[in-house]
Amino acid sequence: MSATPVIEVTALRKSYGGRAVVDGVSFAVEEGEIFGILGPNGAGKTTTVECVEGLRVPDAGRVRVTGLDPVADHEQVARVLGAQLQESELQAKLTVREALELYASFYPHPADWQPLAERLGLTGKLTTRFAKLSGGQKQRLFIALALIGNPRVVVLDELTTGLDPRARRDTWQLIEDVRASGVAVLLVTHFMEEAQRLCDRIAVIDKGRVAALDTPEGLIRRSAGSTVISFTPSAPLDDGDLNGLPALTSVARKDGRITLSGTDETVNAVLTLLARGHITAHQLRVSDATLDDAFLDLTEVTR
Ligand SMILES: Nc1ncnc2c1ncn2[C@@H]1O[C@H](COP(=O)(O)OP(=O)(O)OP(=O)(O)O)[C@@H](O)[C@H]1O
Repeated sequence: MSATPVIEVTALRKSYGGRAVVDGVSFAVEEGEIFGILGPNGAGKTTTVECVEGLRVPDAGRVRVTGLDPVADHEQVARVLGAQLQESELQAKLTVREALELYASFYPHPADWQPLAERLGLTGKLTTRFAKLSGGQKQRLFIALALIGNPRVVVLDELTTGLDPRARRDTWQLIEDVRASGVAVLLVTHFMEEAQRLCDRIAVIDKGRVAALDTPEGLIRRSAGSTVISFTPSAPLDDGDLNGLPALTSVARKDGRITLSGTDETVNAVLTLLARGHITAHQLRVSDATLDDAFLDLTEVTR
């Protein structure tokens, strides 16, 4: 990791009509990492990344992209930061080849678009008009256009929304390839599985503030329990015994079934408890907590 982060956001604030939608957000994206921004609808994610892209002017705080101010140094920032286009920004009649050539012409030192198109599986689509591309092909073209200026960092906002599971997985692979080529990625997403699989670190944003910033594993460890065990006991189990289990974070009973969350220590202790009482655990299931559990813990679900 380099000493200077590729993106540095410090105490960022932005209000609309007197309402703070970004309220003191700070984070840094290091060279070569995939950094995720995760949060419920309206949390302020897009506003934050638009400030990074220089599309919005912050009310307060500091944003730097490779040490440059995205508003004051907009042109220089545009050369190091690749942003994903919105669908409406590309003309329906433009072919893939024309789009690649046009966007390459915007940069002083663009990437060679042919190998880029090949890497993104677009070679067979060069003469196809934008409007005729599938959702997955459009997304691949957007990634190509974001990379065409040879950026040091790309910002991808909800890139896989609307894609089928296979196209989504293909896109994940592409994003991993982008990182492997040394480009940092700032990824805004709603998908927990996507964030868990791709991101090196994640900032969970809720109501304009950073609720947590950690690796996916770190976020999961912070959530209610990192392991969940559920079973239907062959004989009644005492509440007192269950509540005394080590590292227990929650107990739920439903239709004779017991679900406990805690750590591996909790699991071992409950198995010992069952063995000691000669109780059989029917349909025993042990699973790791996921980023979903952590997300629900970290953000307010009622809004
Ligand atoms: N130009 C604007 N004028 C007024 N309010 C705005 C403007 N842009 C965004 N907002 C409001 O600011 C809040 C944050 O919006 P933002 O798009 O940053 O959230 P988000 O986390 O990206 O949400 P989503 O996941 O739904 O895309 C929302 O309540 C939104 O309605």
